[in-house]
Amino acid sequence: MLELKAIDVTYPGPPPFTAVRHVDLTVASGTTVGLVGESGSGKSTIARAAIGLTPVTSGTVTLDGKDVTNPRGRTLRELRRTAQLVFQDPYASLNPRMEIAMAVQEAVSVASGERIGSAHCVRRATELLDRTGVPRAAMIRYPHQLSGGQLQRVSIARALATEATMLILDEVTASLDVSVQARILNLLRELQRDLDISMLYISHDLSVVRYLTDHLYVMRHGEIVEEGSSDVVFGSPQHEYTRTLLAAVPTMGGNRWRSRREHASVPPLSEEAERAAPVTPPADSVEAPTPVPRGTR
Ligand SMILES: Nc1ncnc2c1ncn2[C@@H]1O[C@H](COP(=O)(O)OP(=O)(O)OP(=O)(O)O)[C@@H](O)[C@H]1O
Repeated sequence: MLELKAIDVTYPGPPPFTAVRHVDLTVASGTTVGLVGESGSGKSTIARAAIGLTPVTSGTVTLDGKDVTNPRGRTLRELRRTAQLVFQDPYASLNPRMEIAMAVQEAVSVASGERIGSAHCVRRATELLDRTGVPRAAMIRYPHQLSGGQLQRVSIARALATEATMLILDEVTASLDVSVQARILNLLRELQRDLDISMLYISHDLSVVRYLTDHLYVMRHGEIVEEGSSDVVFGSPQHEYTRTLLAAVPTMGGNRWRSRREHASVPPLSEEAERAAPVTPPADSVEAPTPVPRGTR
């Protein structure tokens, strides 16, 4: 369980700027919690504060009961294992000169202490890439040779390499087209169900958050303005700002994604169903790997 209690984050500046004010936020074990708000409202600051990347000015952050406020040394290493942050731009977090399989082996190696190329690292990296749906052929390619969706799968595989029990996903589908988003969201739901991991899903896209989350926090100008079960917040938003955000959700003849509860008995979309869906872009734009340039390997 991740618990943020009364946290403030002030960036030193100059001039100092308080990006997050008195935020309480809880991600209970095995649940997916959404954090939404407009650009600049403080969502990424919370994501970084939750894993100790950005120090809090006041308040406490606990993970599985351990105080990780401004962590150091061993606590920081443990925290990095338990909680992983996945960003919007997967390319930025991958070494452009390292093959995909090696990039995942590297994460396995850091977590396990085994060397890259060892039987353990090879086996575990392959397992993770298979589990996250990265085609075998892509494993021996370099980051620039993969599509955005495939790269995001690789980032998720690397995050799982540490046996993390908490994933913080910051706008991970924001730059993907709709059908690829659908597949990544389905993957996240499967992982959550199969591995029982907790997730904090950060997005400005309410329709996506609705599809994925049990509980929702709405943020504005550094403060939480509304919180509740996702169904309740979507069904009867109390705060004027939440109503404004909801009114801005594109409907495309109905909400793009059904809510998590409505979806409980619905199996993930098959590739065929995704292709048949009205929002599917033309076949040639569907998560196809970028062709390997001649002579690259
Ligand atoms: N290192 C920093 N130093 C000073 N100010 C910062 C720093 N990082 C973020 N900010 C400011 O803090 C505020 C919150 O930023 P943050 O990135 O947390 O918002 P966000 O809701 O994630 O926005 P977006 O969706 O655009 O990423 C913004 O006004 C931003 O300019």
